[in-house]
Amino acid sequence: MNESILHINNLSIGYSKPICSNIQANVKKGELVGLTGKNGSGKSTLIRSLLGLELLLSGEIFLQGENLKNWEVKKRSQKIAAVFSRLNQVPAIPVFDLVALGRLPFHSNFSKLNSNDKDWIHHAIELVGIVDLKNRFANQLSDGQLQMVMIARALAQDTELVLMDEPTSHLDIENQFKIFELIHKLSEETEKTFIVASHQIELVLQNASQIWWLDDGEFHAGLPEQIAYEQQIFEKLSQEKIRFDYAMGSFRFQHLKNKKVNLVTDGSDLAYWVKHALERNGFEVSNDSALKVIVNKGFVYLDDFKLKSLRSLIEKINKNE
Ligand SMILES: Nc1ncnc2c1ncn2[C@@H]1O[C@H](COP(=O)(O)OP(=O)(O)OP(=O)(O)O)[C@@H](O)[C@H]1O
Repeated sequence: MNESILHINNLSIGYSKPICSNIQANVKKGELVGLTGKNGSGKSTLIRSLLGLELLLSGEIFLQGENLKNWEVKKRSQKIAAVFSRLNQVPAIPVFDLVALGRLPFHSNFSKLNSNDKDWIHHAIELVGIVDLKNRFANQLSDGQLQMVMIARALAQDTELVLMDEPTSHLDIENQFKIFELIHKLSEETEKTFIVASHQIELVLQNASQIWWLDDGEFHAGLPEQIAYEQQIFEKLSQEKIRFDYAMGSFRFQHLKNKKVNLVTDGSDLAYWVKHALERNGFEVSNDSALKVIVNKGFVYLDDFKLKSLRSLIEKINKNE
């Protein structure tokens, strides 16, 4: 994974005025780049600029050492595939045919799908795990199912570079993880390079080899942990009432906590949910409270009183407090 595939030199992107300038980046073959930033920071504009769909305000983009501005549309589509989150109307064609559109850049005539094309289409359908959808009509799929089909179409295109703009936005948690796992695996095993714009910051940080963070017109690139730490990503994404909890590893609402309780936990799943219920009801979990809740072997106690349910815990503890 040492060969450079993409080089961006002093790029400025935007419309009548720049949204982000001084973009300087280098991507090696087989990397998974996570592109993230707040709403309106310019992620889609950058993806569209890389695809040649927006004029560059200044700077250059080199793919495999060649300046993209010299490439015709056909060559671009043989080298770069894209998946977008905005699902427009799709035609009433079978899923297989929609995935087959990924092979179009390699043919002047769509009827000439050869066995290599068909292999790629089947392979992409299997990789994404949508074999059961292959004979369904694309216009009759759910948004999530259609999103998986569009990812398969991009993989069928078999390009060196795949750009994805919020590819998991319509997917349930299982499929969100599945897609990130898949692109992570493909980037490692096939040396395809992925640039994935996403708001799913934890998934991005866990899977990307490099982060591009767009922040208030500035571009930062680097190792996920380094960018998260140095650019204080979680602090910048936090707000007054929503903060990142480093112990929990997720963003949490900051409910007003004006009461304290001492929670003695056994570290079980139940203990997690008891803490959740207490915090949601305005309790701060603290050792210096005389009010003691104990979780032990699947049961919850208020001091030595065994409770029937979490509801009875909340009712009783509110009375005791
Ligand atoms: N065609 C356009 N013409 C003019 N301005 C545009 C155009 N498309 C987007 N913008 C503006 O450019 C800025 C960046 O938009 P962009 O869609 O790239 O952000 P984003 O980071 O992808 O946002 P989100 O996370 O909400 O999808 C926004 O202020 C947006 O209003």
